[in-house]
Amino acid sequence: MTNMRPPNKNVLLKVVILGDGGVGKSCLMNRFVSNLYDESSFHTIGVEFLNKDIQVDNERYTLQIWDTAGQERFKALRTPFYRGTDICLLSYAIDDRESFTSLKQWREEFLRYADIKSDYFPFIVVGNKNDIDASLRKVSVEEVSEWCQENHISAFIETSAKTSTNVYEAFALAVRQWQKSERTTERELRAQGHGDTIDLTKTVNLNAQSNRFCCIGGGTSGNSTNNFNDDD
Ligand SMILES: Nc1nc2c(ncn2[C@@H]2O[C@H](COP(=O)(O)OP(=O)(O)OP(=O)(O)O)[C@@H](O)[C@H]2O)c(=O)[nH]1
Repeated sequence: MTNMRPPNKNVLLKVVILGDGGVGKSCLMNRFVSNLYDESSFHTIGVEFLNKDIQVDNERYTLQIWDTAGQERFKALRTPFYRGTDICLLSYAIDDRESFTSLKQWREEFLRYADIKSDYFPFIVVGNKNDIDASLRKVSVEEVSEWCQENHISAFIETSAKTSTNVYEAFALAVRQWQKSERTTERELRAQGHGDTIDLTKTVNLNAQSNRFCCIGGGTSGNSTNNFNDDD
């Protein structure tokens, strides 16, 4: 738990980025970590990870970001790395409808191989390539918001690794989702009468997570923000 961490130490969070091949996962990671963008980025084989420090709400975090191979043929190489994940980014490209419909499989694959039972794991949905011309858009903000709500995912953001739009914000939003799920867990523990002591023989019910939804989408080249009942 965060309050047991030694002072001046960053909270280390494992972040996994999933999504179809070509949606821009590597570009998002490289833009966030190194502020670089490679138009001719190659397909990832297996997984790669990079660390990046970030400060969110006066708390310092080290994000260990795992970029995975989206192509189906690399499934066996990526799934062993899902365990121990704190936050999962489900990504698609806004000009690729199939990559949006694949989110369901990505979510299922992650829950299965990370061995997570709760419906309320901190996922965030990231719609990349929002720099493209409006005429090329194949997925609307409204339908993604609806899908997120149906799947108990309370955060969605559109990004562009190319123009660096909302990339930092996506990772900060991911950390906030993790913070919310931590607070829920702590509330649950207190409600079960554990106080500061954790009984490791009992399970914790995470299903009391609020239905709050935060959506940062907007027009194709725009950067508008919609917040629905976000409590931060
Ligand atoms: N227009 C636009 N193109 C992008 C953006 N991000 C990535 N791309 C393009 O998409 C290509 C694929 O990006 P990658 O980051 O390699 O995609 P990936 O999701 O990591 O693909 P896999 O490694 O196969 O899973 C890049 O070579 C870029 O040309 C973006 O924000 N906007």
